[in-house]
Amino acid sequence: MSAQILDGRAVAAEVRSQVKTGVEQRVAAGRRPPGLAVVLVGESPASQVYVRGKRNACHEVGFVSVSHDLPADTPEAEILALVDELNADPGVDGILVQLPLPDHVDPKKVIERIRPDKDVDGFHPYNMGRLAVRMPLLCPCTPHGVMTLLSRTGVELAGLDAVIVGASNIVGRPMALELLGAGCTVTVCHSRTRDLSAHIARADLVVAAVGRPGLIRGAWIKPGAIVIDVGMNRLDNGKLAGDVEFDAARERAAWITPVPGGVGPMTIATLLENTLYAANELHPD
Ligand SMILES: NC(=O)C1=CN([C@@H]2O[C@H](COP(=O)(O)OP(=O)(O)OC[C@H]3O[C@@H](n4cnc5c(N)ncnc54)[C@H](OP(=O)(O)O)[C@@H]3O)[C@@H](O)[C@H]2O)C=CC1
Ligand SMILES: Nc1nc(=O)c2c([nH]1)NC[C@@H]1CN(c3ccc(C(=O)N[C@@H](CCC(=O)O)C(=O)O)cc3)C=[N+]21
Ligand SMILES: [Mg+2]
Repeated sequence: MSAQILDGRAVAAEVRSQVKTGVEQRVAAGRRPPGLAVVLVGESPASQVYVRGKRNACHEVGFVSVSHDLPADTPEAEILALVDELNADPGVDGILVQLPLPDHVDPKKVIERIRPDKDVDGFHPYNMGRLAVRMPLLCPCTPHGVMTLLSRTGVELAGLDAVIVGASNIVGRPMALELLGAGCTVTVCHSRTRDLSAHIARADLVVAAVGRPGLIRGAWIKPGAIVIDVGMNRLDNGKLAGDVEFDAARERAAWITPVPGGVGPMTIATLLENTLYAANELHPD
């Protein structure tokens, strides 16, 4: 029996339509539409695709989208000064600085400069700390978007053995905290994990977030498992692939996300949710 597809495009469209309604309610009540500032440093084509997607989504839901495209050699001090300006701008509810930044810029410094109540990426140590101590405020978009997708399976998460592959600050680590919060027993695998296949073989839920096409073999997947593929890899033939061997995994999983069309759209939809939440709950003007 082959897996049911977790259709990220469809769920993301539902989320965007909810956000759009929320914006319409705000405007009908005489309040300004939420503002999202997107800062892009350099000309990386991948970042330009994601940033264009974010800007289009803002337009679709009625946000004011403020763009700042800076040349790759922009000094770190100038980027920090721009963040200070956006922090102080009452029309800006969310600030997103597209990663990765050029090598001469310290991302930790830039992220920490963003006002936590405008940190709609949820990367700021304050927001990560709030998630860690079960007082979530603004949560990282990709892991939180995965939680929204998981809710569509109808599967009770509490008690599941969840195995996350990848331990980055923006996906793996906050993903572990989200799944712990949902009552899963969580294992986090990384580059030094021994016998990855043994961990995967006992997982009721697999979240792959490494950036290595074909890393997760389909044959490893436990029959009936849920497979979430966060991986986003551009193959030599120009096609996008995840970290999971999709066709083989699909034969064994009960649910699986496709790449593209799975987690990616959910990341953007969740960014919009975070921005509306910041406008409504954190910026009372
Ligand atoms: N769909 C979406 O919205 C998003 C997709 N992505 C995609 O997710 C993937 C991961 O990105 P990101 O979270 O930034 O990860 P990073 O590239 O920052 O880190 C990769 C992680 O994978 C671990 N790792 C590397 N090799 C192995 C291995 N052989 N076995 C197990 N773990 C391994 C690393 O371990 P260690 O910590 O020991 O180095 C590290 O924790 C990428 O493909 C990225 O494009 C990312 C963000 C959003
Ligand atoms: N400050 C910051 N915040 C981020 O959230 C952030 C970031 N920097 N840097 C890069 C990663 C990556 N990321 C993606 C978002 C959407 C898709 C997405 O929509 N992908 C589509 C395909 C898009 C395409 O066709 O290339 C899909 O999976 O269906 C992918 C990847 C957000 N990131
Ligand atoms: Mg990373």
